[in-house]
Amino acid sequence: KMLKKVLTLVLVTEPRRVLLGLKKRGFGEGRWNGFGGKVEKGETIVEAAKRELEEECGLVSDELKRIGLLNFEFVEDPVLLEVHVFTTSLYKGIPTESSEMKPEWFDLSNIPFHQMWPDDRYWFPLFLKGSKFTGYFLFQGHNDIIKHTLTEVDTL
Ligand SMILES: Nc1nc(NC2CC2)cc(N2CCOCC2)n1
Repeated sequence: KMLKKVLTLVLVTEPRRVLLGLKKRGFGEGRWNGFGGKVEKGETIVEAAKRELEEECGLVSDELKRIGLLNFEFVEDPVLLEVHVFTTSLYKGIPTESSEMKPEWFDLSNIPFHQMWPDDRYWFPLFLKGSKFTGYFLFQGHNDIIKHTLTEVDTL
């Protein structure tokens, strides 16, 4: 049976900007992304999202809103990644570089898709217009999407 890894992703917004971090090592190294990672035993998914946000860029938020559920598979690897996507515009702290991430604000009209996971081109526009979404992406390697589905939903 397929191994499933549950992961989180948090996108912090201001009226005309989104905070992204440049991943400095590990999975997704060299790509800009929201903040997130693994869900540890004994914590809920939203607790994990809050923890990763603070660990990776020093921001604290108690108002993370669920906006998306994305499933990823790789043809060469029998693991399913289940990524729970959150957003917030209510947070405390100053974005601070960590061992994992170098944070920067991006204007919504200047998202660095060429330096992000390829799936972001598909679902980021839904996130930016305030939709909730579910999606599935089948990757070959880390750059090529062989198949995908993406649906806007009223409830996650
Ligand atoms: N934006 C984005 N796209 C992803 N695509 C899948 C790898 C092919 C994964 C991912 N994250 C996974 C790791 O935890 C943070 C979010 N974040």
